[in-house]
Amino acid sequence: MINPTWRRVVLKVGSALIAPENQGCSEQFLRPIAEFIRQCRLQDVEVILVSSGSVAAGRHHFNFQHQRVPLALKRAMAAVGQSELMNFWSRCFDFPCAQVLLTHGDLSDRVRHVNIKNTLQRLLDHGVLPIVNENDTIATDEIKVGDNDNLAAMVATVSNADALIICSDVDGLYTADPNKDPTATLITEVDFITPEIYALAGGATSSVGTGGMRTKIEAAEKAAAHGIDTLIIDGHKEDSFSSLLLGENPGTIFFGQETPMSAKKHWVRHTLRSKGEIWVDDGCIEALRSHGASLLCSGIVDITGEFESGDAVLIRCSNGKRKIAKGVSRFSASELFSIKGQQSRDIESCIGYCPTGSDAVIHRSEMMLLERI
Ligand SMILES: Nc1ncnc2c1ncn2[C@@H]1O[C@H](COP(=O)(O)OP(=O)(O)O)[C@@H](O)[C@H]1O
Ligand SMILES: N[C@@H](CCC(=O)OP(=O)(O)O)C(=O)O
Repeated sequence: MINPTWRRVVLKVGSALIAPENQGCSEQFLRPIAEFIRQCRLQDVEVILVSSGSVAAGRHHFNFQHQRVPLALKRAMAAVGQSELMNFWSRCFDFPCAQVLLTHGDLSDRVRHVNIKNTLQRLLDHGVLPIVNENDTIATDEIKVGDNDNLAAMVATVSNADALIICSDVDGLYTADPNKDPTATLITEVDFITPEIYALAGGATSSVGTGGMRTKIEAAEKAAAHGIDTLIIDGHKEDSFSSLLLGENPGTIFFGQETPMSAKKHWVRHTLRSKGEIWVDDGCIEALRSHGASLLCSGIVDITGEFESGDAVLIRCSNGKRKIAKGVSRFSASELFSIKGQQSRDIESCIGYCPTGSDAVIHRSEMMLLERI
């Protein structure tokens, strides 16, 4: 394996490999991928498969010719396609496979998050191959992840994987979309994901893909913050898999950070969605940025959105233009309206109580400074 210390990998396979023609699952690309999974397991590398393609695999059962499929029909396509997908993968292996269907709602709920972690661990302990997809049949905009690159990064994080391997229809990250710019060249290694790296990415070009290169970079950023390496490879080419097994890099590798964020901070930063915003003054920004302070009510100038205690929120500067931090608010939006700009000692007289332990609106241990979200 490219990195011999990897003991657990999450392998993400895009729709273009599963059902390239929208005509059900195709063996063409899946057999070499299945063989790679077998080889990994023989080398004592545990694999979790994140398989896209339920909609693409189910589509041929519906007489619908337009390119844009209404959401209700997509859910129905996913329902039939998902069982075809599982049947297909199960037939590739002589060990058991388990279907794990998730939504963002599951990953952002603390109890379900732990259940997912424990279930994946149990499946791997018993030699079962977990096959994960978004639960497209019931997903709504509010609860879905929306693309399987980000879902795979969340699965890699929750399962403490060493690497995330994204099998796409392109070798890796190019200097521009190679389907549009023939002069684009492959970038083989990325140490840090910066705005310049994001600027290289375009959207999906295949008729079945969802996120294009941008969601792959987002996934790599999530994984890197947890110390996980991400590789993007061309899953059409058998050579990609043989190179990986020989220890070579056939695509683009994004290196995981050497000092990963704590699991709690990672969950807040990369899994929880912000339900609202807290706008703060310059003195408060200085305290957060330079002195590692918690957010106190005295620095708050405004609040937007409806959120409850325990929800994630963004902290912005007083004109709303800069994102300063993200964290978990210990007060609801309506409580914050009553205590904004006040001294901490006045909290109790304003809202009738003060949470025990700390007067912080957002405690430092549950806050991350942001350069980019
Ligand atoms: N800078 C880039 N480098 C490589 N591919 C890019 C870039 N920008 C956009 N793309 C497009 O992203 C596509 C892969 O994403 P997508 O179609 O969503 O595939 P998948 O089904 O594998 O997720 C490529 O086929 C390519 O056209
Ligand atoms: N969950 C969806 C796939 C979503 C997705 O991200 O697709 P892709 O860009 O092909 O990885 C499905 O199974 O059809």
